Amino acid sequence: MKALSATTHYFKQAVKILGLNEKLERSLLIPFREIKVECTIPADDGSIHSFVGFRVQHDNARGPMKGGIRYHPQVDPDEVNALAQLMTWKTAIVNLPYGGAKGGIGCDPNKLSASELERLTRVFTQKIHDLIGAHVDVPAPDMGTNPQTMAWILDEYSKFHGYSPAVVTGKPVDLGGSVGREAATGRGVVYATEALLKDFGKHIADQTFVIQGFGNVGSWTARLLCEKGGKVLVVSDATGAVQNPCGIDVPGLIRHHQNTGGVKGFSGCIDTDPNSVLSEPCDVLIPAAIGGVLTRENAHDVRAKFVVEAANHPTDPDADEILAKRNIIVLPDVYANAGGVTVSYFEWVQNIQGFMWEKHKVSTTLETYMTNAYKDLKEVCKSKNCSYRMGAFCLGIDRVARATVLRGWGA
Ligand SMILES: NC(=O)C1=CN([C@@H]2O[C@H](COP(=O)(O)OP(=O)(O)OC[C@H]3O[C@@H](n4cnc5c(N)ncnc54)[C@H](OP(=O)(O)O)[C@@H]3O)[C@@H](O)[C@H]2O)C=CC1
Ligand SMILES: O=C(O)CCC(=O)C(=O)O
Repeated sequence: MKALSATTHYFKQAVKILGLNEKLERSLLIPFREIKVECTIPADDGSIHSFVGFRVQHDNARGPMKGGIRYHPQVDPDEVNALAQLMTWKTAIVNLPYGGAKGGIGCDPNKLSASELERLTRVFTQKIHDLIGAHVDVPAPDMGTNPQTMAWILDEYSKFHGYSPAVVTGKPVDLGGSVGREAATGRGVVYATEALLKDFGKHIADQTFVIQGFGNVGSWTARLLCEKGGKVLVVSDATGAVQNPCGIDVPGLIRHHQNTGGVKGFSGCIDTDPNSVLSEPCDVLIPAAIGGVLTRENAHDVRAKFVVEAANHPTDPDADEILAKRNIIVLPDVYANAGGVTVSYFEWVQNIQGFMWEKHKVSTTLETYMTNAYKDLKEVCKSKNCSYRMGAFCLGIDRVARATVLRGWGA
């Protein structure tokens, strides 16, 4: 199922549980604004290359729209729309004063040089600068982008509007980025996993983990799980997978990844088949890469007790149903990976106040937001007698619906 159909499927199920009327449902679903722009740049060899950039601003009832920018060959309007909608529910679930947005450029960042990526980012920013802003829409990193990308957006935006650090989050700390933002999504995944396991009388230290993806989110999740005594058995990226039944030396794997650009060939592990990662036996399976990886074809093969969605939209609705029937607990993306946008919010607050926080304050405040959201989520699951995914959608949609009705539609 395409990403937007899947997201809308979950949305409609939750709307039914909440009993929202059809007009409100329609208003919540239709994006506020969809932007599609041509981004043509000269490559390093002088040849001309054209890319398409997108920004979908889904909803701003609760505040400025917020969400990452993705550079990946699969970026298309369907996916960006789905991810923007997920951001709206996600920011509401963790109770941030934000709406939702997402952007991206259909390109392979691994095939572009640093100077080509800079030109592409600057051209994209030139095309959308009038439609973003600290109180309008605030981009951040996602797959294939990083603090350097945000620095280029900030610099280009500032040429038109004056120096405005709060226009993007996930910036380098030297430019007003928050300490702890790079680790934040992984750290949030770990707090979410801890809260979930506690409910089942378990602890990270007595669990085994398999992680798909070893970029920002996957590597930080692995590192922090390892620090808490969790045993990471298998890790994969786009080029390979590695395994150690006694537990991977994650800091060593991070060094190997930095040196070689991939996980495979790490001396502390054996190389394994990346296509079988999702069916490796473990307690907790953590997809932390691309979307739509758990489908009706492979959900029967999952051999984990819990799936914690660090990636956005890793689970197709068919797979979700199969996992539920098999009593595999799924902690959904809109809650599990909300640590990134939560620390983005802290960064934005710091930029607006002109007062920077220390690392300890960032981590402890993030933990408070994640555990409070878990409590709210559990309450909804209990009162509506539904899964974590439906509970999360109901929690987020209900908060956005209430803000929408309070603001009204005007004339
Ligand atoms: N960054 C953030 O703050 C947030 C990210 N997310 C979500 O987390 C996920 C990962 O994002 P992030 O870590 O930032 O992205 P990165 O670009 O830093 O890393 C992506 C990782 O996924 C791997 N990958 C790509 N394709 C595949 C594949 N087919 N099979 C296995 N691994 C693959 C990449 O491998 P390789 O390096 O070999 O290409 C890389 O290890 C995305 O779904 C994103 O939307 C969610 C919330 C916030
Ligand atoms: O940090 C942010 O603003 C957005 C992060 C993001 O894109 C996401 O949570 O999927």
